[in-house]
Amino acid sequence: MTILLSDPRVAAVPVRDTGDQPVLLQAGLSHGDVWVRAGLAVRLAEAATALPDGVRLHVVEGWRPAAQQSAIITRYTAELRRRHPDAGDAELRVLASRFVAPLEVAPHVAGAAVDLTLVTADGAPLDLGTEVDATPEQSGGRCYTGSDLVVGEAREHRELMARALGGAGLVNYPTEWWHWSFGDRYWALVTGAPAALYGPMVVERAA
Ligand SMILES: C[C@@H](N)C(=O)N[C@H](C)C(=O)O
Repeated sequence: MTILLSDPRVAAVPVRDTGDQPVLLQAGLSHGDVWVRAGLAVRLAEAATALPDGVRLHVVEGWRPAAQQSAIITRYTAELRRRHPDAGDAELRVLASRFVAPLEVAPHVAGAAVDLTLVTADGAPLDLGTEVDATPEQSGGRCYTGSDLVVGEAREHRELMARALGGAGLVNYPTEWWHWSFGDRYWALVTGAPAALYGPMVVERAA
């Protein structure tokens, strides 16, 4: 059964931050500045080597400031409130967590998660079944990693991605095929680690 990020078991995982520093991902993995914890960067580099020739990882987003996480929560929760006018706050929090993590457990805010897809050697996107960041509503549920509606090449690409990233020690969030993490509370719960390795972090950006 899918464990959502709003599940109290996620917040109950202790954090023993290793102090692992934020690093910029190497240019071959992303465009623009993408910050992640060093331990995640190493594992992404390892996953990249497990892909066949002509297929590359393309990281769209890594570390995210807390204010940005809050803004996404506010925006998506407002949309859900319009769609489900009778839902209470607790129900909306659970529904929202299919697409965005509650702030207190947010893996991106810890520099412990990436949103990523697969591209060809030339950078052309491969079919993964939906756009990165398609909500459950926008995608008709196809954003769920295991969706039965995603077949053929898109299914094969999701499986390829899972072998490479899972083999390097990352875990997927099952409601978003593009979201993979290492060292956060969700990762610890799913892998059985006694504690998360990474709590929230701040990146001092160069001017
Ligand atoms: C908003 C979406 N791109 C995302 O990052 N979702 C995950 C679950 C998160 O908020 O950590």
